[in-house]
Amino acid sequence: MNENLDATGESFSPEEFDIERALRPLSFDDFAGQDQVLDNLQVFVKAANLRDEALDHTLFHGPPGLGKTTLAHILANELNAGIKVTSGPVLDKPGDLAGLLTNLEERDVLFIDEIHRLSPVIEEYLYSAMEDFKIDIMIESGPNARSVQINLNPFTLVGATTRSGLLTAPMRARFGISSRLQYYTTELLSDILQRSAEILKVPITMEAAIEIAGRSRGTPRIANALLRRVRDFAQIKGNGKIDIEISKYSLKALNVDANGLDEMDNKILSTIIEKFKGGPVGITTLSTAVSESAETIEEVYEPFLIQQGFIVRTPRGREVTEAAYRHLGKTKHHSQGGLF
Ligand SMILES: Nc1ncnc2c1ncn2[C@@H]1O[C@H](COP(=O)(O)OP(=O)(O)OP(=O)(O)O)[C@@H](O)[C@H]1O
Ligand SMILES: [Mg+2]
Repeated sequence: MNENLDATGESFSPEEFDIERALRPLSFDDFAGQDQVLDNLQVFVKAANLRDEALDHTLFHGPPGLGKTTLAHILANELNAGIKVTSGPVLDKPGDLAGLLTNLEERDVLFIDEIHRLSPVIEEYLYSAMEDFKIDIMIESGPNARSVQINLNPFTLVGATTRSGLLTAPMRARFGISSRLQYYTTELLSDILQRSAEILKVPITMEAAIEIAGRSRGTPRIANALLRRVRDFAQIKGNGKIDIEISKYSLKALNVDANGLDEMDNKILSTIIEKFKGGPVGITTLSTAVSESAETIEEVYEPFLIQQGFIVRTPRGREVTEAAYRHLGKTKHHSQGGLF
């Protein structure tokens, strides 16, 4: 599972994992932002509760750290149901999946993280479970082996993926609800930071919250991770309070980019500028140049760079904007046509 990883893929220590848990919203009311997604989910959950039915299968997709896992847990809480958690790469034997499925109580949530990484065999097996709440299992072995059909309790499959483009069409079609999570605004992230600071019992000024929020790549997980680090600086180098001075000092010490861009974001921008004269460059060519898969660039990095106005998509490929040159402190060399 990737729950104890931060956005850059670094592992958390056990203490930090506990903090991560404490900061995770547990109900719709604690969850900031994603208004449209949340408004709809609240209606669907209320209706399912009223009819005492399982919620329709739900898919969350979008970049890392925006709240997919959090929402899966919130759904189970709001449905007053249990939750079983697994992930695509972990589920490799049909027997394991059958065990999980047959242990689900009525209206429980089965959360499958990284659902785009299910093996085809498992995926096939899930189809009938999702559609008819039935599975076939093999009993006995050798000459007596035969398959019997088992009825499952009605349940809700909640899938999460950062790579919705890799989901197969039949899988996608089996989700009645599908929500894409968006990057958070600085205002929302600063609200989230203030809530987190309260839980961590560290005083924070509004100005400091906004400063940290603005450098968090639109991502609550990064905001919370930065808050923990700034809290350390405040305790050791400051007076324990998080104000604007200690925030700026810490963010500088942490080498956090002024716009919250991470290493790969910057690599993508500088590669387009240096190797492709600012673009346009096709996604496959770019992918080779930065050694990252085209899907990951399209689904994880590019949406933020576009939202922040550093990249535009044109019919001929990706182009960086003036803002990208400014951000990297480079100047644009205009092509010198008309010399001959
Ligand atoms: N809307 C929100 N309000 C407050 N905190 C949030 C919100 N969304 C996410 N968080 C915080 O950010 C952390 C990361 O969220 P979460 O683990 O749900 O992301 P994810 O989308 O599942 O990421 P990944 O794709 O890497 O699995 C959570 O532990 C939670 O503390
Ligand atoms: Mg997750």
